[in-house]
Amino acid sequence: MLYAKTTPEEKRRIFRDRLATGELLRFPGAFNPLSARLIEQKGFDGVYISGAVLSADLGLPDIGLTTLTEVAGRAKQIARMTELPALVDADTGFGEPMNVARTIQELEDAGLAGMHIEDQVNPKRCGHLDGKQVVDESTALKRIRSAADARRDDNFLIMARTDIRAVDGLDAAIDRAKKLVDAGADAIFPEAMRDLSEFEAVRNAVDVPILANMTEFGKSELFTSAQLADVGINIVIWPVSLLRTAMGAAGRALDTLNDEGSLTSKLDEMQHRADLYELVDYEGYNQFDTSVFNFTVAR
Ligand SMILES: C[C@](O)(C(=O)O)[C@H](CC(=O)O)C(=O)O
Ligand SMILES: [Mg+2]
Repeated sequence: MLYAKTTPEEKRRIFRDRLATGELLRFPGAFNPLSARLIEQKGFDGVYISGAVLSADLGLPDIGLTTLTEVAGRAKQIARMTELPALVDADTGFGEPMNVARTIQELEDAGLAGMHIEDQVNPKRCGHLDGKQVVDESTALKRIRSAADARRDDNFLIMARTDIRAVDGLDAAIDRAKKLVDAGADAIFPEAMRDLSEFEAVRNAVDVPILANMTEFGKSELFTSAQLADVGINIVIWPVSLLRTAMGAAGRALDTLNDEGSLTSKLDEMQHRADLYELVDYEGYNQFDTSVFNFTVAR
């Protein structure tokens, strides 16, 4: 109801404890606050808040057009709706290293459990596209150092993403991952790994949790959770998958509406009114006013 009962500090503490077990935690991407509730209801470990989704939601390409205020605001709306920890994509940190420091504090205040900052230049692009460029080592490390210096809750997860694999190869990615950890990164997101052995190589090179990005139509093969757990991955995200699924279904529904003049043939594919009401806990609002939920919804 209304929002999560678990405080952000508590979510971060629980998240850190779970990460320390070494098991694989599954974080599907929520495309809005309601879908975060669904992710929780279906038994996942956390919620990912994707920059690609946030920008697509506004009808924008994922090239760093969204602002810190927009990202922190939307991430807060999503994070507060679930008891699960939420990890947000902070792109390149929204400016210079000093801006990164401010970004961290805003995201802490927004109730996130952690975030990742990448080493791409601006304008950034999806990590699974060609033609990426990365910043030099000193700038990449400064971003992470200022993030680590700025945080007030030690359990707020600072994850460093490196996009260097696509530019300079796997050895460069391993080298950068090690240096990012030395600079204060609590976890590493090696972007656009080609195969499982590459994930494994990064895994073995550093002693912090590793994230695998299972985004569709990109450079990485879509491995199963079991395959990723086998090579020691700690967090897996499916950042844009629910948005892609919902938009695919919405497009097909509009085609049906054009072809058939009604959506009767699509009812089975829709979230039922009763399931929606359960997800937003309609019934719970009776604790304030018993006239709120005094009806039944036929299935
Ligand atoms: C993870 C990612 O940064 C995101 O914004 O969700 C994207 C996902 C995508 O564009 O498919 C990425 O750069 O991989
Ligand atoms: Mg992104």
